[in-house]
Amino acid sequence: MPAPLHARRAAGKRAGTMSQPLIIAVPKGRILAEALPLLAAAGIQPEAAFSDENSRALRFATDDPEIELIRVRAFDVATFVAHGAAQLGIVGSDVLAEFGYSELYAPVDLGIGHCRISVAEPADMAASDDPRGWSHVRVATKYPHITSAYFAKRGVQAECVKLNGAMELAPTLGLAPRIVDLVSSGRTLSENGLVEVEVIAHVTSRLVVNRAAMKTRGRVVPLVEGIRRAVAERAA
Ligand SMILES: Nc1ncnc2c1ncn2[C@@H]1O[C@H](COP(=O)(O)OP(=O)(O)OP(=O)(O)O)[C@@H](O)[C@H]1O
Ligand SMILES: O=P(O)(O)OC[C@H]1O[C@H](OP(=O)(O)OP(=O)(O)O)[C@H](O)[C@@H]1O
Repeated sequence: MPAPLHARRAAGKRAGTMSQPLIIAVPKGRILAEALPLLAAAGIQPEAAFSDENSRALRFATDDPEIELIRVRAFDVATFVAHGAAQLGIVGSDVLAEFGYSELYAPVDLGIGHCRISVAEPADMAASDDPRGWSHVRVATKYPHITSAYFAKRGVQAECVKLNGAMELAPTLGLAPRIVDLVSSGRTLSENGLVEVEVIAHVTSRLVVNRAAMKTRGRVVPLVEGIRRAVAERAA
């Protein structure tokens, strides 16, 4: 088994043989399984430890000595790349819209992680509710910025209760009568007695790049083009 990456990097640094790698931030959750074949098609194959469920490492070598992967929470991918801690990343357009980082450039729609961000409420409430009559709403959500901006555009004041998951519990427990959350099959909503009343935006995952790194790191543009080609070839 090879030595852990941090030990190899330290040895390379001492010997003066290791340059600064390009770092790609990938999300831990559901997008990962769809993203890995795209990275592989673009020639980026992580070391075995990346798929080892027992590994607690967060930073991994790939078969390209100049490229490493870090595995972080979906919401943190945007932050790592925007601050230049990673040069590229894979992230949902929901996260991009929530943060609105100007340092991020999103050149490729990867066509994975399809879902939508929607307003939902209890089915019995929806039966007699008219969204056109709303002037103030209280909403439980992981997306307070998207929610406030969406309602502000319609002249509706949104009071957001920030949660990090299980938004669907909020209406029945009296935390907020409505939620804004991601919907894909609709199963989570229906199993919790909720219905989708408005779609705010459709979501897919994007390749994101730190704007400064795009100009200063020579490998970034060819990498972006390699991933763009992998997406086009998969679609063909
Ligand atoms: N049901 C879904 N169907 C398709 N894509 C989804 C779905 N839910 C989330 N996504 C996409 O996957 C991204 C990551 O979601 P995921 O549920 O894996 O992480 P999370 O639970 O939000 O993250 P964490 O566990 O780090 O808080 C979202 O930002 C969105 O772009
Ligand atoms: O319409 P569906 O296909 O049921 O998918 C929607 C669910 O998927 C996401 O949650 P996730 O499973 O990622 O769990 P989370 O609450 O930890 O984010 C989202 O927050 C919904 O709860």
